[in-house]
Amino acid sequence: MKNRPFIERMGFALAGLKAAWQREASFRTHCVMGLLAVAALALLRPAPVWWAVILLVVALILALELVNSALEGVIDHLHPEHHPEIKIIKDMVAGAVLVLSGTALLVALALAVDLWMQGRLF
Ligand SMILES: Nc1ncnc2c1ncn2[C@@H]1O[C@H](COP(=O)(O)OP(=O)(O)OP(=O)(O)O)[C@@H](O)[C@H]1O
Repeated sequence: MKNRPFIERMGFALAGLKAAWQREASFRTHCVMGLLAVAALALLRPAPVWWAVILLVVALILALELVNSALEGVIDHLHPEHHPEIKIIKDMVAGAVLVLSGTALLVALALAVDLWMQGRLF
């Protein structure tokens, strides 16, 4: 049924996060890496814009990981057998996660260079 109350929809979303945490090792890994990124921000204390950029990248990775897991879940439920087309689709979604993870590394590198140029790193 559509248009349920906000609090009920919030409950569904939190249940989705809980299920992803329980079922998906890669989601747990990305959560831990996100916490490490926040710890690094607290330690390095860069300008507020860096907090915004890095928190945005962390949130995007977690959100994409959730979409990846949901898509894989639907595919595996509807079509448990191997199929070359499913391989391509799953590989493409994995590629999307890889693109964003690579971007996260470049953002971290840009932050390190910025802090280094200010003499606040090493
Ligand atoms: N039904 C299938 N048909 C063909 N190839 C598949 C199928 N399921 C998985 N694969 C191949 O195996 C790879 C890994 O798929 P899998 O479903 O195990 O996801 P995963 O990358 O382990 O994801 P996660 O770790 O997030 O669960 C896919 O990228 C694809 O290449």
